[in-house]
Amino acid sequence: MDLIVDALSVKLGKRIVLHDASAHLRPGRVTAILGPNGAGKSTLVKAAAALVGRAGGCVRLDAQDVATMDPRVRARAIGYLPQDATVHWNIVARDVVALGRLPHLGAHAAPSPEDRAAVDRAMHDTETTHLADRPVGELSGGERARVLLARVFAGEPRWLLADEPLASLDPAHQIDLLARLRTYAAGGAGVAIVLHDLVQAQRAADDALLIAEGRVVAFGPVAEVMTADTLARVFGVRVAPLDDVSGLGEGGGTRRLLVPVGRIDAA
Ligand SMILES: Nc1ncnc2c1ncn2[C@@H]1O[C@H](COP(=O)(O)OP(=O)(O)OP(=O)(O)O)[C@@H](O)[C@H]1O
Repeated sequence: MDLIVDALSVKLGKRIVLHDASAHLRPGRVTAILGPNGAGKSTLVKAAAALVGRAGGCVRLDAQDVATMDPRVRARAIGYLPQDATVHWNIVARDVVALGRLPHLGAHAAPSPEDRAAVDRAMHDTETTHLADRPVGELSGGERARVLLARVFAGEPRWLLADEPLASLDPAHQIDLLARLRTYAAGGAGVAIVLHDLVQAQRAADDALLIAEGRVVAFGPVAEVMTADTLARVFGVRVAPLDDVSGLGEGGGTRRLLVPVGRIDAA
């Protein structure tokens, strides 16, 4: 199931904040959505989850416009993790994760063993099992972020859209999550994540979608899109090469990453 952003424009307040954006995202791959603050990344992801209206164009899952899909069908197809990790009810973590199964339940139906197993799996995969009985209001920011991630994983969506999922995670959990997202994509789902960390994006993503000032400036395989010139143009940063010898490169070899080391105008 491809996720197709087709000439999408979005107006928020009085301003068009996304102009004529197009990209054809494929399942089985991790796409990093990158760009400076205010570029329109969250807006694009929200439009893909049908959470904001649009001024033109559309987002489709194969041939189906996400805006006109049955909401339950859409919720099974698209899992969305917002940037803001607020939970408004002080319920225990396991109940938050179980909310991810709602699109799979029949009206008034109790969770099935399959639903419970999906919740268990999601909590195991996000290392939140030990938090199951804790009220979410008592959790640390990073713990709560992992519980909210577990909620999205529990829904087993065909497309997982996450807005800055690394933001409050410690380095070990960032690495775990990126590995988990890669595994999720390898299982046939689509994964699109908004990231600010250019190095993690190069490590974890297959494709990069670069947005600046509300426009798509580049989209394609990471190595082709995330060049020193493009990063300089889009982010205004100088980069230095770093050889990643962890064996995660093509064929288990070394991979050259570009690390931001300074601002262009401060050279
Ligand atoms: N509700 C709103 N009303 C008006 N303008 C908005 C609204 N929400 C966002 N914007 C504006 O739309 C633009 C794009 O915002 P968006 O949140 O998509 O950016 P972003 O690329 O995700 O940024 P960041 O990296 O800072 O999270 C920004 O200029 C922002 O100020």
